[in-house]
Amino acid sequence: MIDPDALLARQFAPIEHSYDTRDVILYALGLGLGTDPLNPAHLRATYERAEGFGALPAMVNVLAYPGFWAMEPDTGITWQKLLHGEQSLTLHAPLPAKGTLIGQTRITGLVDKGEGKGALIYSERTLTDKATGTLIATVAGTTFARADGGFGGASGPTKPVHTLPDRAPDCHFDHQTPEGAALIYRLSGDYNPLHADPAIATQAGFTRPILHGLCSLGVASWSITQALADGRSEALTHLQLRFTSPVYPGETIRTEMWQDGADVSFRARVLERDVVVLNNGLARLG
Ligand SMILES: CCCCCCC[C@@H](O)CC(=O)SCCNC(=O)CCNC(=O)[C@H](O)C(C)(C)COP(=O)(O)OP(=O)(O)OC[C@H]1O[C@@H](n2cnc3c(N)ncnc32)[C@H](O)[C@@H]1OP(=O)(O)O
Repeated sequence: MIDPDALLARQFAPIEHSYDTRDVILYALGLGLGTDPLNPAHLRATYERAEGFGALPAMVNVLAYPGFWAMEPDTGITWQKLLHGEQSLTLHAPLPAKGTLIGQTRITGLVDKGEGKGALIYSERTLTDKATGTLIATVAGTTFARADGGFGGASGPTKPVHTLPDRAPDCHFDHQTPEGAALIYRLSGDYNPLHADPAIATQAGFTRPILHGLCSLGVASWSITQALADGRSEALTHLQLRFTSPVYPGETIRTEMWQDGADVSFRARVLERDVVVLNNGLARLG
């Protein structure tokens, strides 16, 4: 059972994370970039000598990340039943292609949806460049703890979600994820067994391991900059979304977009099952 006071007060030691070109490429490979090695857009993210090579902004999700801390028994969290519910990232400065970042994580809120309905755990992480002290990014997430409702906490406030425009999407971009995407993506630092272990996936109620939500987010981020920023992935300065349904590795993610100036509303569906997997998306291009 969650102890709300203890969880809200949980201390996370600052994490120092040094990364380089190899990590940047591994992250991109985890999104399924590099499966089309003659495509310059894939090379831009996976080959350090390609023109325009750099870290994809959504990589902030895996940098100076505290790991799957929910598995630690003192959290009271039923980690097998966790799903990623929402995520946002804001780039305050460009993400360097290599460097050392300091990550500081904190729990920012808890919502009790009630017994049998689950709980929401809100967290936030700041990423600061160790060498310059520059704040690079703020990353925030909502974890949907499906088995942990009913701990006696408040049922709100919840974060407002972005409403998509009431018109057909202006454009879309398709990207097929590789069957082994989750096994590669996890090497960037998200080792939740749900994405690799068939037995754990079954316990969680799935037929097989599902893709990391943050991998799908990375695909959508890249797709938006492919469709609307001439492939300049570094144009992305903000992104927020809700994860509405799981993605299985190997599925094709279609990102549907509406552009209003620098703001891009978006959602994504899996073509093979015609299910919306990411919704209420808002991205900003600089
Ligand atoms: C703590 C350590 C950090 C760990 C982070 C996670 C680590 C990762 O490795 C884990 C992952 O990557 S999991 C993969 C990515 N995520 C997913 O696949 C989840 C997809 N979403 C779902 O399955 C459902 O939306 C589901 C199940 C989330 C909700 O579906 P339903 O229960 O059917 O919800 P619904 O009846 O539609 O709504 C009930 C109330 O919940 C709110 N809500 C719905 N979806 C939400 C979401 N995605 N995030 C936050 N809130 C959400 C609704 O608004 C509704 O609220 P209210 O009761 O106030 O009306």
